[in-house]
Amino acid sequence: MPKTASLRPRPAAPPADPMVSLGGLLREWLPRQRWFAGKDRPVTDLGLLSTTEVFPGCLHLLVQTGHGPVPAPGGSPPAGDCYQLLLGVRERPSPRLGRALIGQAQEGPLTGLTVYDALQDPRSAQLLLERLRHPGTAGPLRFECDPLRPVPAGLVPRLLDAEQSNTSLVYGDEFILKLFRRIQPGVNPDLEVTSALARQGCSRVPTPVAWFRTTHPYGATLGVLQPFLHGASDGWTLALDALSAGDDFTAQARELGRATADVHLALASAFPAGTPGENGQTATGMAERLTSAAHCVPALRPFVPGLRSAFAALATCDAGPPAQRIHGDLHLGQVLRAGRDWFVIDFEGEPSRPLAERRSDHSPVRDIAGMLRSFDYAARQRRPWRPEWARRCREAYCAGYAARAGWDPRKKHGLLRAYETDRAVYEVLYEARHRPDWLPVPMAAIERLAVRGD
Ligand SMILES: Nc1ncnc2c1ncn2[C@@H]1O[C@H](COP(=O)(O)OP(=O)(O)O)[C@@H](O)[C@H]1O
Ligand SMILES: O=P(O)(O)O[C@H]1O[C@H](CO)[C@@H](O[C@H]2O[C@H](CO)[C@@H](O)[C@H](O)[C@H]2O)[C@H](O)[C@H]1O
Repeated sequence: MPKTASLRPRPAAPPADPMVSLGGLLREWLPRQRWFAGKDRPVTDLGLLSTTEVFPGCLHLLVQTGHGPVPAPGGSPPAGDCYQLLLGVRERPSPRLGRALIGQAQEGPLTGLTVYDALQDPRSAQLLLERLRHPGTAGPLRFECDPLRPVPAGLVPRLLDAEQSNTSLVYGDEFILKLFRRIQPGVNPDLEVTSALARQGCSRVPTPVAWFRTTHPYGATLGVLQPFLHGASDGWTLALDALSAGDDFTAQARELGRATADVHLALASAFPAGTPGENGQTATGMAERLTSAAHCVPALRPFVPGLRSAFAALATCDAGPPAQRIHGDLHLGQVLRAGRDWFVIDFEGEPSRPLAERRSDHSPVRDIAGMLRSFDYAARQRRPWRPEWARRCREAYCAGYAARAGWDPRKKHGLLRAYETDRAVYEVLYEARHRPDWLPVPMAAIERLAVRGD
């Protein structure tokens, strides 16, 4: 059992803001985390939105990075990014903390205490599951669960070692807990959508069994526990394996097209249709995103006129399939193959978009375009580049989709081109911020879409 420190105010010390202790440590630590989105901007400001002792020695924090004042209770959310952290605090440093170590507080109420990332500590991960197994509260935190799907006690945790926008813990290879790192007010679609799909009886999506949220300073989903698909492989790994072995991937791509259509059909039933999509308005939004992406990534600038023509053409396309709730960030890493079935995960949408936008209706073509781009990404991981492999996967995926959905994405060329272009622009921005070495992958697509238009 680690030696943890009680975080309740010590009798001799007046209660004080823990950020006095943590600010300096977090300013160093946050930008090094994979899930930290503000890597292109120095952390100039750190504010504490809420702090809760979830169990002795473990602090749950919502911290605000960037500029602007911390809002008053009940006030509207501030500008900038809000992150969820679970920090362990103990009196003595231990070499076993290893990568989890954040540092030793030099001032403020935690002076002298060792601070670490509690999610990397198995004991804290176990206690967190204990909290989730039963409904309850801790300060503003609300723990909820599905009484029909009980979670057993004592499952052994392990931190998932994946390239992630969030942080996930696997418990006994039976459940997986995703803790959202970047928090926005409102229900997270990864909980909202998966719960709604479960109610529809859609078997393509793991059903949430427990979750937790905060009520202060605003309502927001913080984490979701779902069944872990044991032995599953993600589509990205399978596609790269197929490419390395020189194997055909069209049968899997066709099945994936069917799975995408199943999920779209279930989403259309689960959520009442909103206002019909309007291509002109969508095209304007895409053009605006291009302008701001080109502002951030100079390499995009020479291609702007060519890319704009895809959006201009969208405005004159026929309406296409009606807008509905969609996945929002569909790619090969978001699909898992277990046995002979494809499952779809991670309904959060593109992490950098505002939550309201991610929860609104969009054309299902957006998801299709996301997956088509992913075949291109995979084909570009191997030298020589395998454009034929990607082309055959695209065909098969669209054919599978058409067989289930009743309309063929290949017959919506103008829509597909515009959505693929918009996705490639997003990817350029994503790679520039998170993985600059990968930038040439979406840039190759940008060049193709801007110059050749296909
Ligand atoms: N239900 C699940 N069963 C098995 N593995 C899962 C499950 N959900 C997620 N994973 C694994 O966790 C990884 C990250 O999950 P994801 O929801 O995409 O997180 P993020 O939003 O942080 O990228 C996935 O790529 C997959 O390998
Ligand atoms: O973290 P998320 O899975 O929510 O999605 C983000 O990260 C993805 C990369 O991990 C990124 O996907 C891009 O790279 C993939 C290969 O690693 C490729 O299959 C996708 O087609 C490509 O978009 C995704 O865009 C981003 O939102």
